[in-house]
Amino acid sequence: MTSVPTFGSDVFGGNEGDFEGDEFTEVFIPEGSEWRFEVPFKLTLKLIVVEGVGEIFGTELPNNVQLQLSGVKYAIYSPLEAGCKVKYSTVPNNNFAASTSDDSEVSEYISEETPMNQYLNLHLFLEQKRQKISEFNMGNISEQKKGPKVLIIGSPFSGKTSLSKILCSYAYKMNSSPVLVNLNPRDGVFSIPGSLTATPISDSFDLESTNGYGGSLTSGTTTHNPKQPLVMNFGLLKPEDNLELYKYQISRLGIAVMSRLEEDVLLKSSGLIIDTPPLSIKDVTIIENIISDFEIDTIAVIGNERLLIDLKKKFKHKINSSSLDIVKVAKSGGVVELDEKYIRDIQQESIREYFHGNFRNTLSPFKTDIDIKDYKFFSCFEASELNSNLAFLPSGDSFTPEESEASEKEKKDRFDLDKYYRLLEEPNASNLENCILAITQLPSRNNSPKDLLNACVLGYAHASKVEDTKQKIKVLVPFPGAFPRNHLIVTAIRYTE
Ligand SMILES: Nc1ncnc2c1ncn2[C@@H]1O[C@H](COP(=O)(O)OP(=O)(O)OP(=O)(O)O)[C@@H](O)[C@H]1O
Repeated sequence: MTSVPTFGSDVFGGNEGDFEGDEFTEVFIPEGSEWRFEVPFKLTLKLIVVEGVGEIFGTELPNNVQLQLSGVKYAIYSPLEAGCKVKYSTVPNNNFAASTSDDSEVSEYISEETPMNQYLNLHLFLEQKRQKISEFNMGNISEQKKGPKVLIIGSPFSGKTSLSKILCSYAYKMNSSPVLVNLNPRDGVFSIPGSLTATPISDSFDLESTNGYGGSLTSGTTTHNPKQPLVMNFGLLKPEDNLELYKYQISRLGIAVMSRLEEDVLLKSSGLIIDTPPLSIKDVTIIENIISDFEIDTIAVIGNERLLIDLKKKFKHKINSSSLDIVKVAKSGGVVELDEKYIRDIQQESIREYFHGNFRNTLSPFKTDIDIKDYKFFSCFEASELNSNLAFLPSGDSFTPEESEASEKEKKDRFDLDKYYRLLEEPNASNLENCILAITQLPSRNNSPKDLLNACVLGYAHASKVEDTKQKIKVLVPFPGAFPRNHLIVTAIRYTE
């Protein structure tokens, strides 16, 4: 059997494109329909496309190669006249480490109603722009243009992430390489939750991995081309947890992405696809910031007429000057409203994958002890803390910590930093254990708090055990080597092994 090297198959051994005697069910998906299915974490769905073409959020599935999916809510779309035949079976998932109280079964149905044609049209509209710009760029070395920079906006659970995957996958199929920007800190895209990332898409997505994206360079050698995302640490799960920090990190990411485009003509001609957290017209300042930071020229609004009209009014001047297109696309009836438990399980699984890999690619993370006294720990400041802190302050008082020895400049810097990060005065088990720590590239000897805001993140570590008596922390990192003596940011993301 020949196989596409990116999925299942011979290279992994024991994963031939058949079920070796297991009971299986066959499904035929007619042209233009999609088979929607949900698999709980406690089960693994083994799936094979037997005949025809099937794609999951734009990623085409190879024929006769087994895929193993767990904890997913997917749809296989059948684009061609011949339809698509799949067969599947389920087995218990022994790799699932999170809570096992989940007692649901696989649910599935076929739907004839899908907006995939509209999504394809949007892709063709963008691809046409890319082709024109690419031709222009080839003939004009000195003055090159950027491809379409698309912002996807919509209500909660409208299918923004799915559309961004579809647009990236279709672009990749046409040999473009757009940069996928994720501004929803709840999802870890080629990184862990709490981060904002930008990743050039140079391969198909790995549908078997948690979240359905795939690994980054920290995952070592993978069957999919490992991605190198630009990562900004936000450290919190919702933009409103600290809007100032969120906007600050978005604009830093914008600068980094724009200069990355300048270095690579393929990326530059391919442009950007930006996935966002749920935004409404009340969030217009965030939308304006994103538009200016990423030079957005196309907004795709998913299934929200009101938002579409409000945005068209707000950005009338840009539409009139032809610097912005706002298009509406339909929401798919297949989009699932996720519950909090599922979201938490996905987050825990993606963190586990960051450190330990998955069934295809097991990693050996590295455990080491660090001395608390050698580090400064800063926690991400949550807006709710500001409200409760202010309630206890006499009016006119500042919430800057008193430090008589600090110079005026340091005080000013600290004041600026306080809106974003706060120094943990007493790092101990109660405020560190089970936290995800962002390892900055800023050495511990650096005393300019402002530098912390602009520091890059080298990677993430997990504080798995804190011993207050010995003043030591057991940390887990994805790669071996000396733990850098740099400032550490304590994110609000928790993980238990
Ligand atoms: N056509 C479909 N069939 C089955 N499941 C789908 C379909 N489209 C999306 N889903 C699933 O529905 C869930 C929500 O979709 P998605 O994440 O794309 O929405 P979103 O608008 O980005 O959500 P959020 O507002 O939380 O960011 C996901 O688990 C996704 O895989």
